Amino acid sequence: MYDVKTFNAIAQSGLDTFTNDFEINQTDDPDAYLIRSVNLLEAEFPQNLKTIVRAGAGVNNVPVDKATQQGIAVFNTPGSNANAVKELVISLMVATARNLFAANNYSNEHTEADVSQRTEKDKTKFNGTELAGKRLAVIGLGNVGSMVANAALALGMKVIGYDPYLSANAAWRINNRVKRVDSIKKAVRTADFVTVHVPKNDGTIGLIGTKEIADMKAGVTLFNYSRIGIVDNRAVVKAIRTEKINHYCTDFGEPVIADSDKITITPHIGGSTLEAESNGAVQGANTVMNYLENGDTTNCVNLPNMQVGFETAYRITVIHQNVPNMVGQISTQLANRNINIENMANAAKDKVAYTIIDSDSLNQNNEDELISTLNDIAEVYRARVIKHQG
Ligand SMILES: NC(=O)c1ccc[n+]([C@@H]2O[C@H](COP(=O)([O-])OP(=O)(O)OC[C@H]3O[C@@H](n4cnc5c(N)ncnc54)[C@H](O)[C@@H]3O)[C@@H](O)[C@H]2O)c1
Ligand SMILES: O=C(O)[C@H](O)COP(=O)(O)O
Repeated sequence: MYDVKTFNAIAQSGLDTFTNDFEINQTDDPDAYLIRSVNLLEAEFPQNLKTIVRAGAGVNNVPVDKATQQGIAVFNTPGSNANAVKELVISLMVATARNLFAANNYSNEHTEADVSQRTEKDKTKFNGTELAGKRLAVIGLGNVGSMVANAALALGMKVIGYDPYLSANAAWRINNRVKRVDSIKKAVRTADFVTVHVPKNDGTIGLIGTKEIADMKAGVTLFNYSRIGIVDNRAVVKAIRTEKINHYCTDFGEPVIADSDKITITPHIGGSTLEAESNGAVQGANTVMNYLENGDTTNCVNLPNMQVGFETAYRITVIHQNVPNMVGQISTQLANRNINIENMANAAKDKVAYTIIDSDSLNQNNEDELISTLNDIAEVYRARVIKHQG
């Protein structure tokens, strides 16, 4: 039996996905965390914890390096909430272009019985613009950015994209009418709308600041539905004062941007739809089960992506440093115990490597001692044995 600890609201459909071999929130030393935005940056991890699965996209709330050092595989569920973010961003583009929030406030303030003459006169205050024919710059063309770009094209916009790290898979999803450029400056300089869809990391904090805003067209509308800090909010406030930015929409409030009718703040609801929460929870539950029961690392953030058919009675998985002679050291320990290897796979991602060894000749007597010896190898972060189900 494996124990999964949940944090935040995990959709019931995800919890229902777990088989009877999994229990939820039953111990203080779980095998897996299934989380959303809970901040684990200062957390101490229990000894038994083998995986942290983020139901959603951003893993900036997880100390990934620390998890790696403790042999904990970190996953997310890419794309599970991308459509929800796309719809929110597109709806806010329409809402800001058509002055919907101000128009709604006006109508709520003028509720007298015969308001029709007055509104016919005042409605010109809320004249808007259409999206068709306008230019949108999308910074980051991954799961969310590609969807926003494609939807904007469908609305008749001209779309310019910037993503220097775009994966081949992600590139396939982008409509070939999205014009790709090689700098933020080229992307934003003619754009009426700029939207940012990148992960938060050391390379993206302050990605859009004073300099990038200076490169934008006067009157631009800017969106940050990625994370707080990727857009420099102080620079935004200054640019709103000079009318360089016409409107700013973000999912991440903080005092410096509060109380401005030129700023729309939503309370981190980009992925908060029934559909997205269910997608993330179901995908997350399957990820937990696949890792704990098979050692699969699809969508793993800190280990190489490996899926190896599991046909033998036992599987040994080893997370270790990506240095020479690791496979040699590991297989020597098996040979010393006369354990035959039926199948073996090894791959690396940056400084971390993952080795999967399948065998039929492990048994209760040699299993614990072998795993303990493998865990004693200085470069090994975690070795574990998985018994074939059924
Ligand atoms: N507001 C919300 O509720 C919500 C919901 C989903 C995602 N997010 C945030 O949005 C981010 C993006 O989500 P996603 O699912 O599209 O992630 P993703 O990993 O699919 O795509 C991110 C893209 O950003 C690109 N990128 C990385 N650094 C870049 C840089 N310096 N300049 C330009 N592009 C860069 C990557 O190459 C990748 O293609 C997440 O990491 C998360 O922080 C927020
Ligand atoms: O990164 C994400 O997936 C989003 O920011 C959604 O976060 P949430 O799961 O806490 O709503």
